[in-house]
Amino acid sequence: MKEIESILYTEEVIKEKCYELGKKISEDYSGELLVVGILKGAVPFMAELIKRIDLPIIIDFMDVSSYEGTTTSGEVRILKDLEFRVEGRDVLIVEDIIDTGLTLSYLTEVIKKRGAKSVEICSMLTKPKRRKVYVNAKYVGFEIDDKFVVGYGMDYNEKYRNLPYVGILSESVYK
Ligand SMILES: O=P(O)(O)OC[C@H]1O[C@H](OP(=O)(O)OP(=O)(O)O)[C@H](O)[C@@H]1O
Ligand code: HPA
Repeated sequence: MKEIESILYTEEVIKEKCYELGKKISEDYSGELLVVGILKGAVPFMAELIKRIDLPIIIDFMDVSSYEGTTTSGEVRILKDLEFRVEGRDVLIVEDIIDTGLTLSYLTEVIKKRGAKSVEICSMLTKPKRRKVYVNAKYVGFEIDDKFVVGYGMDYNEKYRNLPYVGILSESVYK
């Protein structure tokens, strides 16, 4: 696709990473785990990851928003809340990407305040150079440079989520 400057991670590589992460997660917990996907970007990654978690799990979703195009407003809004109560549960938040960290630092606090027994993060990607606030992510797939990426759930103005790989979006699309 001409809007994609280069492919960073193919479907095969992402699936292999899900296998590794799922194995670690399965070893780290013993009881039931509440896996919380953050809509919409986390959906393809979460679908792959949960197949590799060998534990009794419950899945739920939250929808928050802060991005328009390639820029964050800095303000996180909850658009859809959880169905389940998190009190006393081990919670694993699943994300596609940690960029400034604002979304996940906000969500982690919200879930901790509601009385979860533990809250950990599993993110497919992280962009450490862009971090504005500290986020403690225990499970991370890949560390990437400061480039706007799309595919495997990630969008630019709602497009490209269905690409079966993670690629760098050409600057000509948004500059
Ligand atoms: O670390 P941050 O700078 O907060 O950025 C990361 C967040 O941005 C994206 O979500 P977005 O709000 O674009 O929603 P989407 O998942 O529906 O694309 C992504 O899925 C993360 O939730
Ligand atoms: O690089 C990105 N791509 C898509 N969505 C995002 N949200 C934060 N950073 C990104």
